[in-house]
Order: sequence, then C-alpha cells, then structure tokens
Amino acid sequence: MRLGGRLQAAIEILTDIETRHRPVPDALKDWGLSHRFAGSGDRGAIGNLVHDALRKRASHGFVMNGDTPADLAIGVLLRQWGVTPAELVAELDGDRFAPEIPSLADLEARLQRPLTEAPAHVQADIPEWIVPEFERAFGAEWVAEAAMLADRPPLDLRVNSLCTDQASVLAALEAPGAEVTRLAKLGIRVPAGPGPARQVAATSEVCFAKGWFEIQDEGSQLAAALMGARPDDQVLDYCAGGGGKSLAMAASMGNHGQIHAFDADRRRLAPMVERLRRAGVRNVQLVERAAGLEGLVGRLDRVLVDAPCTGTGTWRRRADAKWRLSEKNLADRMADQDAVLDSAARFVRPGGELAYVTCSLLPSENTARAEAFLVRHADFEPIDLAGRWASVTADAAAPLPLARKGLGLVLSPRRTGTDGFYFVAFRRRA
Ligand SMILES: C[S@@+](CC[C@H](N)C(=O)[O-])C[C@H]1O[C@@H](n2cnc3c(N)ncnc32)[C@H](O)[C@@H]1O
Repeated sequence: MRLGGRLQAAIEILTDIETRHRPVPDALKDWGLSHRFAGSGDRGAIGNLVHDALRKRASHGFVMNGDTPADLAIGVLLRQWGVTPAELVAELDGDRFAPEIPSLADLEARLQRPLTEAPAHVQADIPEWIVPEFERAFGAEWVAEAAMLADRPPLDLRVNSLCTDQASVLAALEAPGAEVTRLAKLGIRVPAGPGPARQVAATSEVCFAKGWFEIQDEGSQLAAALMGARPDDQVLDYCAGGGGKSLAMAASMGNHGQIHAFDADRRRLAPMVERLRRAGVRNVQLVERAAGLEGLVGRLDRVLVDAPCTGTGTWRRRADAKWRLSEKNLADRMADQDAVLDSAARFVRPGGELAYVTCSLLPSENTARAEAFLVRHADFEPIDLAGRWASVTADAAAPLPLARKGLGLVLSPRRTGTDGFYFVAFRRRA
C-alpha cells in the first residue's frame, strides 16, 4: 500500500472508533480481517497512525484547526512523522486510494499555528476536567509530565531470572536498539521506532516460548521488586489479574516460599496458568474463590493490592482510554480502591507488610487513598522506601521518586522513563 491507502485506512478506523465507541485493538483487527491483502508493514503503519492520532488528539486538533479523523491522521504525518505538506500533496497526487486532503496552501497555513497559543490542557494532550489532578500531582511540571504520556512507548521485557539472564536474552532477540533498562535490574527495553516502523514481535521469538522473558513495563517491574519479597515469604497478590507481578515476585523469590494469587474476577487469572508453566514458576498458587483465602487471615508476610484504577499512567499504550475517562469512572475507582484495601489488609500478619500499587498518576487514587487508609487503620504505619528503592534499582544514583505531596513513590515517563505507577507500603504494627 502507498501512503494514501494507509492514510485512508487510518481515517476509516478512527471513524469506527469514534462513532461506534470501539476499542482500538478491535477496530484494527476488524479492518485487518476485511482487508486481507494488507501486509504486516501496512498494518503496523496504519496501527501507528491510529495510535499516534489518539495520543495527541487535542494538540493535533488545535494545530490542524479541526479534529475529524482526517485532521488527526494528517496531523500525525505532518507533526510527528516528519512529512512536509509538499511531500504529502505530491505523494497522494494521482493515488486513487488516497483520501481528499486540504490544498498545499491550506496545510501550510495550518502548520503556522503555534501550539503555545493553545490552552494548557491542549498542549498537555489531556481532558480539561482532569487538569487539577495533574496540577496536584506535579505542580509547575504538570504540562510536561502529561505531554510525555502522549508519546509512543517502548516495549519493555522482564528477563526471567529463573532460567536466564539479560545478556542471553539480548543476544537471542533480533530487536534493533534493545538495551538493558536503566532502573529495573532484569529489564530490557526495545525503543519505539519512528513513523511507520513496526514494533518488534517479541512474543513470536523462540526464547519467549522457552520462558526467558515476559512483556512487562519497567515501572511494573519496579513495583514488583519494591515488594521486597524474600524466598521464604508467604505472599498474597490480591488483585493478581493476568499475573504480571506474581510472576516477577516468584522469580525474585527463587521459586521458594509461596504466592497466593487471587482476583475477584477469577476468569482474569486464566492466562496465568500458561504463563506460570512457560516461566517454570512453581511457587504460585491460584486462588479462584474468596472463600479459599479465609485460612490466610492475619498470616501473610506481604500482601500486594495492585488496585483497579483509571490507568492514567498507561495512556501511552491505551490512548483511547484517555478521552473516554469520566469523573464518574474516577469516583467509582476510588471507592473500589478503599474497599479492596480494607479487604486485603485483613490478611497481613502483625509485623507484615501491605503494598498498594496503581498504574495511575492521579493523587485522588494514590496519596489520597493511602492517607485515607491510614485514617481507617490505625494498626498500620507507612514504610520508608528509600532503602528499598536503592536496593532494587540498577542505577545507584537514581533519585527516589517521592510523591510531590504525601506518601509513596510516583513513577512516570518523565520522572523514571516508565509508565506511570504509584507505590506505597504499610507495616502492620506488631
Ligand atoms: C491492575 S489489575 C491487576 C494487574 C496484575 N496485578 C498484573 O500485574 O498483571 C487490577 C485487578 O484487580 C481486580 N479486582 C478488582 N476489584 C477487586 C476486588 N475487590 N478484589 C480483588 N481483585 C479485584 C480486577 O479484576 C483486575 O484484574
């Protein structure tokens, strides 16, 4: 396919997402099924156009003076992929599969509009209603922090220390630019390529099938490491989902001790069966029903609450979620977070630890929930994380990413080069 066909495809998919409220992966998949002639390079390029358009929907809309799917997709080419208006017009000329585009003079005029004239939330590419949360989280830095959530993310892998090491995975992978992560000790980062470049299909590699690595953002790897799980610990992963953090902790515990992996929605645990097998993990036990946890009340060394959240820290990967999030969603998640923390706290033994993690950057879901928990649970106290941060990070000079106000650590693309995560831990008084 030529550029015109790819552009037209992206416009159709963006229209589908907008008008039928379709999740991006579903819309891309449907398009692929009904256009089987498109090769993998075309699909990769079209996927990049769609994701990039959604990541920077507000700023593309401002500069292009319109936010139709065509405006956004053309905005990606001109503002992010380095295509000049003259090149675009010349490339699409005579291409019968290309969409109608504005004239060269019109495109050039639009690009004259400086983004610095846009309202701050447009420069930051976030919904306006959420600005106070970002201001509380980052003070004067909030626009720069939010804007980096609109960049294309890298692909991060966590090397499975139960069967190999970083050097072996790096040698086995055919991934241009892959290197060890700066902070996580077992991570490998494959940077995002430019423009139409396809992301490496890491899960198609033989070494993936052999269990050598998992796909896991560096921030998630750090959150799991900050749990500080030791080989003989009894651990509860109370919101285990597909098991990303259980798998990481299992490896750091050297397959010793025990991790009880629970999720209120037991169907979410299902993929873990295959992941555990592939990784050679033997110290994780799936708990499919809440009743199965009753014998563990007051007995666990460490309990992890990887809470349901708005996912604002992962907006680079799920840009459509950014524009769909509502104040009601946020309020619902906050209520879930209080409830899940209260339920999980019962399982911590005296002297044991409770960790609370979100992949959000909003203080309402992070520091505010941690502080509200301590008000409700006088038998817990916050843990100083400075020593633990120093021990789990590969770069001894990496500054402790303390929350701007209040308890806990805040990771973000700008602070730590990772997805956005919040981590706080409490000790139950003995
Ligand atoms: C952020 S995801 C977990 C991701 C997972 N820990 C990982 O690292 O791959 C949050 C999970 O919490 C679960 N959840 C929501 N409410 C819950 C509750 N009240 N009790 C336990 N799990 C809950 C959801 O089903 C979801 O799987």
